[in-house]
Amino acid sequence: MDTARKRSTAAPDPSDDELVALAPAVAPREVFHRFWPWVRQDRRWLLLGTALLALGAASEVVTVWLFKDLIDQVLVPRRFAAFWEIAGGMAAVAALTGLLTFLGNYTATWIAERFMLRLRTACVAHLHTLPPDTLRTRWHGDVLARLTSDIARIEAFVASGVIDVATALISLVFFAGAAFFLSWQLALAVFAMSPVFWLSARHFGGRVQRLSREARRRDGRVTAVLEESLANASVAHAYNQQRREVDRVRGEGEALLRAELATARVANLYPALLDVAEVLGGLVVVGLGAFELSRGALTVGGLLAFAAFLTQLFGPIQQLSGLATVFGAASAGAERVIDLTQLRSPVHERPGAPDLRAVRGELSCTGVRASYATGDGRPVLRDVTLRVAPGEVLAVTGPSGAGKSTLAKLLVRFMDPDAGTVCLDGVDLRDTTLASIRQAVTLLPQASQLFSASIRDNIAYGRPDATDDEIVQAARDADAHDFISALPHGYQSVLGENGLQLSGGQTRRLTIARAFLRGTPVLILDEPTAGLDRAAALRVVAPLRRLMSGRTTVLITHDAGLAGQADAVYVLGADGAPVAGNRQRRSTGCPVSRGP
Ligand SMILES: Nc1ncnc2c1ncn2[C@@H]1O[C@H](COP(=O)(O)OP(=O)(O)OP(=O)(O)O)[C@@H](O)[C@H]1O
Repeated sequence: MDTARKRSTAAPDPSDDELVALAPAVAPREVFHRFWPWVRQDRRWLLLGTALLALGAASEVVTVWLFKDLIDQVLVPRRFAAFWEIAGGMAAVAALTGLLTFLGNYTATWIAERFMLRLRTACVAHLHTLPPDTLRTRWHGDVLARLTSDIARIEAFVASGVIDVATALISLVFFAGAAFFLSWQLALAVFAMSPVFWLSARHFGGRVQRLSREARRRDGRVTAVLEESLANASVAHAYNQQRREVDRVRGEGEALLRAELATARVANLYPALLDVAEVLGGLVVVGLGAFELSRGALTVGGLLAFAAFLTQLFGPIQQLSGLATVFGAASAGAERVIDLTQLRSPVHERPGAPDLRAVRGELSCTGVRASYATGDGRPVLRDVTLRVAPGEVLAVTGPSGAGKSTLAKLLVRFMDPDAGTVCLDGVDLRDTTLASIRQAVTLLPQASQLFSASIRDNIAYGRPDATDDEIVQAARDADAHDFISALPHGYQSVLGENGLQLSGGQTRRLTIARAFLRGTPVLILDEPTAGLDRAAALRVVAPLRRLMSGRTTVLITHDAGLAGQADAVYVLGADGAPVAGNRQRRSTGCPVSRGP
């Protein structure tokens, strides 16, 4: 079955507005709770980063204090003699502040990057526990957006966010303490305004969260459409639809632009209002400060230092209230990452299940019925009973949609039957480990999948420890050695590099070499000649015959010539049931008990 058709059954139609759905809302506290474990192991570094930045803030207080002395002891009395000492002190403290801030910011970046690395790796590890059909329930492009930009937004919340909050709070204490020390009356007047900041931060934070959810969803749609558009570029060219593809990407981009601008309007309005508040606060200080000056309660330097502390105070206040918008965006991103981590495999390994040992390769299905949870609920396969003796080749044929690829998925346990059993050497696949099934069975899927790596590494993918001689032998067995040797860099040629592309037939022979190298006793070949022209298909027949020789093989094919090479043929009807006339292949379930 081709990938595009599979997508249409598993994922929504691209024109559907639900192309990338909104993930369910998650409260910020829940987000923090869920993602803190990835920060926890760096909590000492978190403390260090916060301490460095807090010390940087403390030394800024000292700088302002020295600035006050400069005014009161040098400028106002016009006494130049005191200049050098104070100026020297200010320069030294400025250098120290710079060093502390640099180290603090570097530590914060280090923690942030490690967090993203760990979380992304954990997500990818989880995604790799899912069978391909489950992965296909989300658009690849959207998954990429979740693994990159959404994870970055979570980071800004749970890792950098923690340092920012702690540093801002500590700085607030330092600057506010210094302001109170200079003039508590003036400080009280200014701090009376703080509830206004708090309430408006809450108001703006909530709105930003709502808008960010939409922006995150739109971001996912752009990446999904981009990925699909580039992956299907050849269809677009062949059907002269390049313009439509560009319009599609632009359309999604414009929707993202609108969503981002709506978020930015609210997110940036708040700091703008804060700037106005800052000026108003400054005017209050000057007004009240002039009064304090007139009654001798404050010096000119003291007043200017107070104003400077106030300016410094606005930094952490802006940072703290800006965090409301960071929280909003992070919470929207977190919802989408949590959604990924909640995808569950329909296939479960029984705890304590033993490995398969010394597999002979007897495959059997007994009374198998299978359906897809994502489908219409009707069975795709019914009453499938078959047996393939060790070393035997069974061809499975039937019309398109009969369930042949579904049978292949059952045989490698990408899914389980709703009824009946699938056994290898008499052991129900549900009673052994997934790793040992995959160790014994090689699936050659319909679409040949190669990596952007050297030809050598592509062949050795299933056995990275293989020697060069073994790799060359596998390529020879697959009739691939000659074309590989003719490439300028031979086995070291990197696919995709300098535009290196292989033909469909060459690609197929490379994947056959990969299967040769694995040398498993059981093979599932899903349409191994599909998509090849007659000449290319003929070229893979001989290597395929060599590959199947002595191995239990289920050969799914529409190719009558290829099916003719099998020891037996099993025909599925359009309704997913075996057609009458199949030679009776008796199977009696899974006689080897591996139950608990
Ligand atoms: N992941 C899925 N979710 C829902 N339905 C699916 C899924 N995969 C396949 N189907 C449906 O199951 C049925 C059998 O599909 P399957 O791919 O097994 O057929 P096939 O015989 O291999 O077809 P072809 O010869 O065209 O490759 C089809 O109706 C298909 O739409």
